[in-house]
Amino acid sequence: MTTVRSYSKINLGLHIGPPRPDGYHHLATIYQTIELHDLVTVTATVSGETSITLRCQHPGVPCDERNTAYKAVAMALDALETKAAVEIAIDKRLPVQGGIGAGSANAAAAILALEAELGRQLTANARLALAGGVGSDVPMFLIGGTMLGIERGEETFPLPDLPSFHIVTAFPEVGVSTPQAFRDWDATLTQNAENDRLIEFRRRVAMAFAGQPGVSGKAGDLAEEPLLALVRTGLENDFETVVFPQQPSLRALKSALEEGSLYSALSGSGSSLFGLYCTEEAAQAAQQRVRSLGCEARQTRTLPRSEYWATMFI
Ligand SMILES: C[C@@](CO)(OP(=O)(O)O)[C@H](O)COP(=O)(O)OP(=O)(O)OC[C@H]1O[C@@H](n2ccc(N)nc2=O)[C@H](O)[C@@H]1O
Ligand SMILES: Nc1ncnc2c1ncn2[C@@H]1O[C@H](COP(=O)(O)OP(=O)(O)O)[C@@H](O)[C@H]1O
Repeated sequence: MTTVRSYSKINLGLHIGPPRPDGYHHLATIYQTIELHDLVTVTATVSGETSITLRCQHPGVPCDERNTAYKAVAMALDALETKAAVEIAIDKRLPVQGGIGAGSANAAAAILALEAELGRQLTANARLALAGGVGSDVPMFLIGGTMLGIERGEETFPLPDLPSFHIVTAFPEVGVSTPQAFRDWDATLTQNAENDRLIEFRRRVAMAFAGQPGVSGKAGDLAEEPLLALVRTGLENDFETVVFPQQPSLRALKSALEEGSLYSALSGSGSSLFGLYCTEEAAQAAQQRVRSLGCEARQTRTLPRSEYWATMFI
């Protein structure tokens, strides 16, 4: 039996580009892993026939082949050319359709736990390719820390880790369907310049993380924190444009998170929102403000890559 902490993520800026011929959208985002997690437990025994069973206590999570962890395990067994009896148990602590990638993280955790159970590993290339086949934000959970995501989000590159910040996440009861949010974005747009925005965002990320002057247009900010550099030049999540008008209460939650924060935003396509804070006091105050609006709020922190891997297996 192998149990893995299936950590979640936030998006620090997200730009949506034009639709691709396969129906997905080009995008550019910074992913950041955070400490909040589900637990994924896998038991696997090599067998003459493959059987996969999955248990999860959350009513919104399918327990069949539609489950991301189920899919990932089935695909990994194929890639390993192995048949096995596999039991997966997901202890769901995070919201479903929350924009913090919990379902995607479950898939990555299941692959890693299956490998540990079988004592065999896919090549890094095969593992990343397989993860991208399960979902666009599954591969980032095989890297962890601060990352750039491009193409449809599945091409993920590690960035130098941001320092660990205090975070408050707001979990509204409403869920947001990711495909619907992309369709809504398409419906509101004249898209001529959209690819240019992705390219510009990628360049700003490169400059900010290289610590180069010119990000803010001012000389002398070589040592500036990458996050501050990005915030100063505008760090936006395009999904806010379509999700906030449909769910106006989310705007008030963002305002509640904003005070005293370095940055606050919707995560992914929502409905979760988050704020980043330099001090625990500022985070505590924000948590209280969100709770006073009747919304669940949790205090947590960003998880750098080394800690992500060091604390994953229980
Ligand atoms: C857009 C993000 C940002 O982090 O949203 P969240 O899920 O976190 O909210 C993710 O990349 C989502 O990743 P994931 O949840 O794995 O999405 P997938 O299963 O690959 O795709 C679900 C559906 O979303 C749409 N989709 C997804 C990614 C993309 N770049 N373009 C799209 O158009 C497609 O309609 C696709 O069928
Ligand atoms: N292991 C899983 N955990 C959560 N949701 C899952 C899982 N497998 C499949 N799903 C389905 O995926 C959808 C959203 O997944 P989730 O990762 O929670 O959202 P988001 O990508 O917005 O963070 C839900 O509609 C749910 O039915």
